[in-house]
Amino acid sequence: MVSFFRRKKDKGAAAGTDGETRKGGLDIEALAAAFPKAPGAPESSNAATPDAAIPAAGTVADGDKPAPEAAPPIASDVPAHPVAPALPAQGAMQAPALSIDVAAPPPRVQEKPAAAPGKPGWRERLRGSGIARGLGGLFSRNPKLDDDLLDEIETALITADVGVTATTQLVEHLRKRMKAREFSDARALLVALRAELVALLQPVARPLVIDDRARPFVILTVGVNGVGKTTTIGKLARRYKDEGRSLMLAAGDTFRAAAVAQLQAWGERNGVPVIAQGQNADAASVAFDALQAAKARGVDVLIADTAGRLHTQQGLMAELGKIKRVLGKLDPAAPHEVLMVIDGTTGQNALSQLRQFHAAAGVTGLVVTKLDGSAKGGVVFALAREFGIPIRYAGIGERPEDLRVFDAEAFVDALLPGELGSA
Ligand SMILES: Nc1nc2c(ncn2[C@@H]2O[C@H](COP(=O)(O)OP(=O)(O)OP(=O)(O)O)[C@@H](O)[C@H]2O)c(=O)[nH]1
Repeated sequence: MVSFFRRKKDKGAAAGTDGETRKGGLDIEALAAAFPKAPGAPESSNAATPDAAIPAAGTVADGDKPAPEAAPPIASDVPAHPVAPALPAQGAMQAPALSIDVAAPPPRVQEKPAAAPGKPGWRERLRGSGIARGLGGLFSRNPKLDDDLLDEIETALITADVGVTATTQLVEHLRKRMKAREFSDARALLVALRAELVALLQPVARPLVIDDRARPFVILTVGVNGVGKTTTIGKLARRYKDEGRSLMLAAGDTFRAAAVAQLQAWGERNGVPVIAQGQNADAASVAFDALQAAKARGVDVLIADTAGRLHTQQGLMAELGKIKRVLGKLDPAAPHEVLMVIDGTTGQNALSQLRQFHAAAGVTGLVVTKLDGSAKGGVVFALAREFGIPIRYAGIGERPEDLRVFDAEAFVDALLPGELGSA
């Protein structure tokens, strides 16, 4: 980092290369036509399931579970920005009548489709990202292998939200190797950069494994407002349905009326039952009802939505603990996955969001959305390095099939110039 600023001052020249990069947004529909839909994903590793960390704000007192695994050590230099308006406090209000949309879930199918490589389309969707533009422009100029090139890489990575510490470590490591004459040219350095970026992400590229012994396997989705939780639930439901699993959804975002309607509409279109109690119902009560109904029906997967909330709103964050404890009363292992949805365009603030949600709800997996379009892309590296929490899926568009199992190599290759030949 020191070197970065020093060299910037010395040179007085801007290192950004946007002027030479590909321009314009993506025509999603054209891309959709050009690339095949990803079917089911490989599922090879286990999801940890830490429990809630903080006392509930609500009235459910028993059923508390052991303390969660401690959050990994994390840096504290991230400013917290308000992301959304406050929600009203939810008390122990009388739950409205339970409604269940849609007829019985589809029958369980034994044969599941082949796992998806998840690679087609990554590059096309991610080419507008900050890293792709920064590094793409840089290497398209056939740069010389020298300190200036490393400085420009450093600029591109920091600008793309990779984070100062991660970027500095990475670049200084490359610099050492360059001085040791490990690289014959700039392309060799690019190959090394790719390897380093993949190595950063590989440990967190752990797909979500649906444990068939859990019936249902309960996924609780959490996150701040507008990050794409409800959309992601629709995408996940489509994916699991395509895999032959029976599903139920819990409309736990009882704050935003449109969220319940959004989920119900999705359920109707796809023949997936949705448990809802309407706006302002107690979210924990919706989750409880849904789990009861899902157990009674022998459903494979229950996905519970929750209202978006600011990570700085302690009362609302505590409500997540309450939802977890209520679920735990019906199944001590539930929720089996606390899936936090993070908006990839959020930048470094995503780190403080995850820190708070992890403390409140024991996040076990991440979905990073909106990596298509204007996302800088780098926050994925920052999240991986700071927390080590598995990144289950990447949202690379708004269509149901635009949720990919997170693949470290596909992601990095999509960000780097295509001439590497590995994309
Ligand atoms: N481009 C793009 N847009 C996305 C993606 N995922 C979600 N969106 C869009 O993001 C917007 C917000 O999505 P929602 O699913 O309503 O977000 P939410 O987190 O449920 O919102 P709250 O209920 O307010 O907390 C919608 O316009 C979605 O279409 C993605 O991967 N890429």
